[in-house]
Amino acid sequence: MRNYFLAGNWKMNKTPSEAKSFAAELKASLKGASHKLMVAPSFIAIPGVAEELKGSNILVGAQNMSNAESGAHTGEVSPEMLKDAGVDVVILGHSERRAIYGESDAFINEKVQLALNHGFEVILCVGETLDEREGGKLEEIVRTQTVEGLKNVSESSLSKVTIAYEPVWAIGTGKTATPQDADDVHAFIRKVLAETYSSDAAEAMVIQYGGSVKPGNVKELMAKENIDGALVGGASLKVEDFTAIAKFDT
Ligand SMILES: O=C[C@H](O)COP(=O)(O)O
Repeated sequence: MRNYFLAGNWKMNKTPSEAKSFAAELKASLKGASHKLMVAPSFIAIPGVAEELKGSNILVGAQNMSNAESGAHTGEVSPEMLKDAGVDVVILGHSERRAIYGESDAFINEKVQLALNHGFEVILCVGETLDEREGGKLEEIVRTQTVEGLKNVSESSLSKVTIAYEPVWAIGTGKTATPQDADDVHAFIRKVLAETYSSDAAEAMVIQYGGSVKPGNVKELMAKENIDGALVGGASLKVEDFTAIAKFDT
């Protein structure tokens, strides 16, 4: 059986107490699930969620991380803080960070390297906007975000990296890329990885799809050869929906 990685990104939803009780419900309902699972609460909810999920089959993610080790960086959260709070995986380069907060590929790459140096797993998000897709720039954008995001990351560290392909126009809109469209882009990302590293590394890379994944479309998406998991936003906020996604049957 393929090893899928199904992750929930709660974005800026759920207070610390809501997140903690939600995690307790998820822990019970996801018991025995066979896929690799993760949830990413807001920074402030992480300690409570990590405490709740200790010893469970659900990893704890952070939605972002500082590019600096420590010091005068008002409002930022360092790798050591995340480690101490119980984080296993860090999501970096999410399109909302790129679009709203102006994060560049070089800046994201600093964070990727720092997170890997601190022993975290990384989910590196890449994806094109509708204008870029319609302007014929899909491949250029996805290639640049992948290659620049992984700059100076060695092939041996790649086993700690997951790529999440999230077409920006499909995020939170209810529009999903067709499974075939998504698979084509995933195959392209693998080609880029094979050119940059090796075909073995490209084959082994876990590539998640993100963008309006729901209980009703997860199976069809995951059936595709190059889709190895999902990064789920909206549908990860309800126990029944995320459980149906996380326990989908091939
Ligand atoms: O990180 C998750 C993605 O942005 C997808 O969000 P969505 O499932 O609400 O479309």
